[in-house]
Amino acid sequence: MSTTADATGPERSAVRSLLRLWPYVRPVRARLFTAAAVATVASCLSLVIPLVLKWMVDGPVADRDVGGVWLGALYLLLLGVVEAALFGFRRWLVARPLAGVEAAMRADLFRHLQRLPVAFHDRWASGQLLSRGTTDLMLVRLFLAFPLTFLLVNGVTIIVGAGILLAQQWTLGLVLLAPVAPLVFAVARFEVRYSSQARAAQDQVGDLTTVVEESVLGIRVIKGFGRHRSQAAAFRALSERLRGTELVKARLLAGIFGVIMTVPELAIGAALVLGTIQVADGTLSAGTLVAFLSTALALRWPVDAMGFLLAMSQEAATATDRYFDVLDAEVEREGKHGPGEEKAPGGGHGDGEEPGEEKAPGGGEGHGEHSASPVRTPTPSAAPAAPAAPGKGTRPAAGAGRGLRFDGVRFRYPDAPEHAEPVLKVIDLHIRSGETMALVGGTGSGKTTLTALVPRLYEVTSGRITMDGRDIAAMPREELRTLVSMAFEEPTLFSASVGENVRMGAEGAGDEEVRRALDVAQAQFVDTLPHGRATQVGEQGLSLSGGQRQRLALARAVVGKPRFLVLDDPLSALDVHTEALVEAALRRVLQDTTALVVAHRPSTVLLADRVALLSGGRIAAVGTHHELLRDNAEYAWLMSGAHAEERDR
Ligand SMILES: Nc1ncnc2c1ncn2[C@@H]1O[C@H](COP(=O)(O)OP(=O)(O)OP(=O)(O)O)[C@@H](O)[C@H]1O
Repeated sequence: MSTTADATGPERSAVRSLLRLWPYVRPVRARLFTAAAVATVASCLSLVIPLVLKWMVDGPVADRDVGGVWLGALYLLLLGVVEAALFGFRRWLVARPLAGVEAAMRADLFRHLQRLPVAFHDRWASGQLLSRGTTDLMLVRLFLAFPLTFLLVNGVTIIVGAGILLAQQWTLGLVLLAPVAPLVFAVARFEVRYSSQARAAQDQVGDLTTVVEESVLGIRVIKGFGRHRSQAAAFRALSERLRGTELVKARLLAGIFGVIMTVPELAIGAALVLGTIQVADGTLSAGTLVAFLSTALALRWPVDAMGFLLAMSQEAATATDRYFDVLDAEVEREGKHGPGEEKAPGGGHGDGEEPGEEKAPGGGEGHGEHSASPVRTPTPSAAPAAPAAPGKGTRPAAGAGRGLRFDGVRFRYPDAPEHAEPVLKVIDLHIRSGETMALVGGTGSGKTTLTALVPRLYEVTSGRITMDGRDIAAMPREELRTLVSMAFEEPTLFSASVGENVRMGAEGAGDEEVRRALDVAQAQFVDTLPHGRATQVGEQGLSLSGGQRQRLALARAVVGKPRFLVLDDPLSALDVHTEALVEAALRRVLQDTTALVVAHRPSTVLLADRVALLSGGRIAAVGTHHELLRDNAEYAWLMSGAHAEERDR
């Protein structure tokens, strides 16, 4: 999974990247500006000290005036105390608001991640996202707290200091300022090289985080297969790579520090020699030379610090780029189809059917409600159907025109190669209102993909899906997802109590609803847990068995009594007996629910009203289990033990 965007091209500008932080900084700008002003005053105060020294040397020291020397010392002490107090005040000003900026950015990132489409999460490694929300945001906060202020403060201090130096003795001043040009050149070169290394290091931290996360989540597999050595080797290789990058960064930093510290030092040496000659010649007072050199030394820290301030700024710029890589990704859009989604030639199927429009029962759809043969291979314009199934099939005919419909649905994964066949070529299927339809197909035939289209986890490439006549692409997602509930084969539980996990399926569900949902899912085991429904289930529900987790996930799906229920083989870990109980309870409680259930086992299929066979990206046949078993060779093979054995193998 490649998630390491290269943001180090020649057009990349650290300043432009950092300017993107402005919306977050804006609310605290007053404090930041005040802090910068306070720090500038404090820093410039240090430049007054050499002037006091000059006054002392040329005045009280030369006149042997002890009282004057004490007075000078008192001035120096006062200046030092005020400088320290001002720097302390600056820190107090920025600490709290910057923690707020970091928290706001983190909250935005999390909110955005929740709204990004599943296709985005398919592409991005979780460690890369995690490192953006932690390390990168910390780097941004450090930049706002330190380099942002001190690049300004030190810049002003250096300019004021240079002015003082030139005013005191302009020839010596020019000697000191001579290194500016080579320093600027060296710093510019450093910036370019350091920024690419900083980006590489931060991306590598993301890769490392991914490995750690996968190793923790997959600890059972790693231990079970004795893969801890290879996993450790993979980790070592990545951390070696990161170490290498950090060493390159350290070398670059050492280089720039060397230049920044040595060149001004040489200039100060030259100025000292020249100044001493001038004092000896009598063209310069000793006090002026002392003041000149003290000013030059006072400017050393602001100049020396430029190296790491620029390095920190580069790291913050790459952290900002990485943050906005995610924030710029387009979130799920409401309304009709996103960009790049091809529409069906001729406007797709079911044209002319407006949202909300109901079809007459069995009317005009060619569903074959009265067809002699229930097992039919559908044409793109005619959804297959079968005679009313036993059990729930005796429901009122009104359900036949409503329910869940797939009309000419075609789907290709957004990140699939151009030439790849779409996973779903033409899906035409009508699940009548209140009906349970089992979806059967070979491994990799696209069953999970088909179910994911119903709650719009992915957008159809073309064609349309309607619920009770309403095109789901035109429905607000929030509304759609209150109508549809899902349960997956791989049940995900969150670090919360059993009750809270179930309640995630329906906001505001009461105890009674939770109890009923647990009953439907045959999750009576909850009563035997140490704290019943209040029992905390660990991360991913690791403390429960697979079947127990599946049942809680199912309870979560049914707690809100959804109009539409999509179950992606959610009972695979249950024994046949429990599965039958669950299905029977589902039928009883969810009388009005229209359900699409991915099934692999005859036991699951038998409990559905009808079965749809997915093959070659199309619905190849629809009918009852027995009808398909009799009339469709592929279905018979799929349901046979031979297929199960092959699958297991
Ligand atoms: N996120 C994805 N991006 C690209 N291709 C995918 C993605 N998820 C699945 N596929 C591909 O889509 C095809 C259908 O996968 P899907 O999971 O829908 O099959 P399935 O019928 O549910 O299989 P199974 O019965 O084994 O669960 C497979 O070829 C798979 O490789």
